[in-house]
Amino acid sequence: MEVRARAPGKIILAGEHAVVHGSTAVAAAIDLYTYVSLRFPTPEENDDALIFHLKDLDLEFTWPVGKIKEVLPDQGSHAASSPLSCSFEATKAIASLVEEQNIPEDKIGLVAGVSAFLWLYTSIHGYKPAKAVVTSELPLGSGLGSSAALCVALSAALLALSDSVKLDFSHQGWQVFGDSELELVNKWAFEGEKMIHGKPSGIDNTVSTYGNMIKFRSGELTRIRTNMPLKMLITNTKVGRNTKALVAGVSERAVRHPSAMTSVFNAVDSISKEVADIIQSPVSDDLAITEKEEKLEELMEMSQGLLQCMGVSHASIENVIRTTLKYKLSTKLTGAGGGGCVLTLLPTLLSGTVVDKVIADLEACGFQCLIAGIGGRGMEISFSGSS
Ligand SMILES: Nc1ncnc2c1ncn2[C@@H]1O[C@H](COP(=O)(O)OP(=O)(O)O)[C@@H](O)[C@H]1O
Ligand SMILES: C[C@@](O)(CCOP(=O)(O)O)CC(=O)O
Ligand SMILES: [Mg+2]
Repeated sequence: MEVRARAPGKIILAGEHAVVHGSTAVAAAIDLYTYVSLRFPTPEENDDALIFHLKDLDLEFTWPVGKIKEVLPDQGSHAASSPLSCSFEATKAIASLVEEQNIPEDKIGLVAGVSAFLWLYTSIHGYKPAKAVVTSELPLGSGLGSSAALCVALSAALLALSDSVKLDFSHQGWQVFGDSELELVNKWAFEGEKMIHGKPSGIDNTVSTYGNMIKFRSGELTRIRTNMPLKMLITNTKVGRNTKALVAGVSERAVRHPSAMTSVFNAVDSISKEVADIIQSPVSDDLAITEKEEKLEELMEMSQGLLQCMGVSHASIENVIRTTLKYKLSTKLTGAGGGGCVLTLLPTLLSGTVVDKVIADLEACGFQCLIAGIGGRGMEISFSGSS
């Protein structure tokens, strides 16, 4: 029996970073996914290893289960139904297991993802041999939530083959978990995100688990229902960055300037609430849509200004802003910033010719553009093969 799980990436329309400090944020799932296949060896295969295969990167990591047991002796008896944080000792033990894999220096960012895998796997399945294969349509470390998509897809696949979840194995195609299972996936994924981000807000794993568009504050989500067509151009500056370091940088700034940063976070909170209200209110005609788009554009500009106050913009992001402004289009960074991806609102009445020109200008700067579907499906699983 093999299970396949998929979980989407996301864009943050308003509130990144401030959401870590208790402000409201608005995020939407996008139709780009990370896939995880999980299979236990049959008795005939007589395999006693845990294998983590990153197919797109052509990297495979293998640990004999005996070695994992020796280094992480307390992982055999945990209940999959109660998500647990990785202790200091376990973090050190996992670091030693990852270190022995000699991950190449130019792919050192993967250490965090591999560590999250080891924690989630051993917490849910102990020392059982297995093979997990990962593929992704998302650029890694670019602000589109690849870390959360990985943690959600991993948690979903692991739980699907555990005793904690009851599923219909005969169902053909993708199926959705029930509410309590989704909640469990989301909680485990949050534990994985903690290993990658240090101090995540939980917005990325939540929107990846549940899909759609959400308003999120202090761990609470509210689903946003909308009939407003919302089209965003996503530009990847291709400047690499690391969410953990950027989140830590904002927290350090908040320690240095507590009063000023509290005002910044409060302003972001107001902007996110307004963004959610605009998107949710019903639209009647083109005029109403244009008015809403103009308001959203202004709020995106204000968001970007506040993200700059937090110290997470970048010369490449400013370059995209300048380029799109030539066409009177508004742009803000999305995710942790410092490079990565930015969003440009494409108004409904904007002609296709202009969109093509903007994209050509941006691509001439070496950036990569894409238009993804927004507000779609959350995490899903499918089964194949016989047990
Ligand atoms: N498909 C994947 N395979 C392995 N690791 C991954 C994968 N997707 C994400 N990661 C991990 O997450 C990290 C990127 O997360 P992060 O810096 O939060 O950026 P983002 O979530 O915006 O892509 C990678 O460096 C890696 O450790
Ligand atoms: C900066 C932050 O708000 C979003 C990070 O998103 P990403 O990892 O850059 O895709 C952090 C968080 O909310 O956990
Ligand atoms: Mg991330």
